Amino acid sequence: RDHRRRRGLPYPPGPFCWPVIGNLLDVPKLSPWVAYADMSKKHGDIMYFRVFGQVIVVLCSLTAIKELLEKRGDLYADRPRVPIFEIMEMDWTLPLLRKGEYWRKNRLILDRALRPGAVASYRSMIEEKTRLFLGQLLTTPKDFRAHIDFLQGKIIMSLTYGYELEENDDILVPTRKTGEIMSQLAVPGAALVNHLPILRYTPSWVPLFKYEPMASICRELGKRMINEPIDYVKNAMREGTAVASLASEQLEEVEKLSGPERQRAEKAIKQTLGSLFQGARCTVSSMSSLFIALALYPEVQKRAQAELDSILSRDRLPTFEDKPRLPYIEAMCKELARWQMVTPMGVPHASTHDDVYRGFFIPKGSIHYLLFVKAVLHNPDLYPDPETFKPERFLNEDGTFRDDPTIALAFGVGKRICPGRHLVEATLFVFISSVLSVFHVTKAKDEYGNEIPVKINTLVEGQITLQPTKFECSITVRDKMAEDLIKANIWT
Ligand code: HEM
Repeated sequence: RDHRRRRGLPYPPGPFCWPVIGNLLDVPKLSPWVAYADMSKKHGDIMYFRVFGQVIVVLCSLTAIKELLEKRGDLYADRPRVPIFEIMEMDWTLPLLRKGEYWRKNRLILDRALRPGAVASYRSMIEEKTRLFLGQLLTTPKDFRAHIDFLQGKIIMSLTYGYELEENDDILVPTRKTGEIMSQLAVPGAALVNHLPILRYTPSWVPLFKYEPMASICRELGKRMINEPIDYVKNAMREGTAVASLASEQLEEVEKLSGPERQRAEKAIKQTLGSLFQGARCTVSSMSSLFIALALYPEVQKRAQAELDSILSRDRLPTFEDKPRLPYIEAMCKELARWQMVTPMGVPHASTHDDVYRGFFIPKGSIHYLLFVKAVLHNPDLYPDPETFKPERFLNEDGTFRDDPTIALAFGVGKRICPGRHLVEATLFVFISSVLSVFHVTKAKDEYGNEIPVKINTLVEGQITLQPTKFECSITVRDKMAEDLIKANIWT
């Protein structure tokens, strides 16, 4: 039957498939992108795997990714069914939503809210929160990772709910906990029920496949994660204290509806906006990687600071408006996205129909991984010396900024491309230029005065999105002038 469906066409090449388990043992849980990149040297840029009944197609070249996921975008805009998330009742989050009317409508809300024009109106808020971050860095530089986390939380909560996040705020506890559990379970092979959905019906006395206790915790957290911030906005609207936000804007529209239509619309808003925080966590990863780059590449830091000083004359902090005159900083933003990818395998897409590509049969429902980091953004033909952080790649000979559309792949591709990418562009530009205009970053030293090495690629393993693991660096204010500038600019 399978042969008839394929009309005799072969599947893409891949390693030998064992009966029943297929390639279960070929797909490692840890750093799967490294293993896939190795295998692609033998099998080519489009590879086929089968784990139990599930087909996985791994795309390793820019051409294959563009031709399938972009040119035939509609066919590949679905997400794979992930039974563990259905059990946890977390399959409503936007990045996981299956293609369909519900996803389309919710996606439209975000595309409008995060389009370049709308992001322009958030710039002063981003600058304000970033200046607060500079103040925190001045007081407790060793806690820079916690400060980054707080900064990102403040930006997203302000933009989404008009909520002023405080340090150690409980409102984000459910979101953070569900995020941690979900990212660990999303990787191929992490939860067997994802490959054998029948296991979800395993009786509770079978210890190995007991998913229910964890699922019930997640169900509870998931409800709190979407309800608590919206309840805050509704209360503030009732009391007339609401600050304009995506939530208040959307809720005002909902108030014009009634009955089940109103309930449906409100649920969609809660779920769509509730999805934003976890998506936005990727920015934390890029911000943290900046400090690795600065500690490892002092010459980059020097050149960036010279550019900033020549424009700002050291008597003010940068704003987004300075971007056209800071090409090296803009190039650093691009290089950061390329050098330390946040999602080395992209976020998996799924196909809604059978397809044929280069004479290979790709069955409906197959899952598609996009191997960016090793295959495209670290391809030495495209980016010579790819492991080195070199912003100059994105400069023309005359020092002007040279855009490279390929870098947009760091945000995915086709219909599911990251809706937050314009916000990231604004946030990272303000972040990098602000940090460098007043701070100096070097390797940390141990008690004997020896430099502590900073290792790159030491990323938390086994997750779809990566965060750099714990690392130390020394962050010092450049001089008294910089210190005064920070203190004078903390908006309270
Ligand atoms: C450095 C920062 C970020 C990176 C690298 C990143 C990367 C990505 C990638 C690779 C995808 C999957 C695209 C695909 O399926 O082809 C994605 C989806 C998504 N991102 Fe981001 N992202 C970042 C920041 C953000 C921010 C700031 C937000 C929200 C404010 C956000 C919200 C989302 C959402 C909601 C989706 C799901 C879209 C859908 O499935 O239709 N992301 N992101």
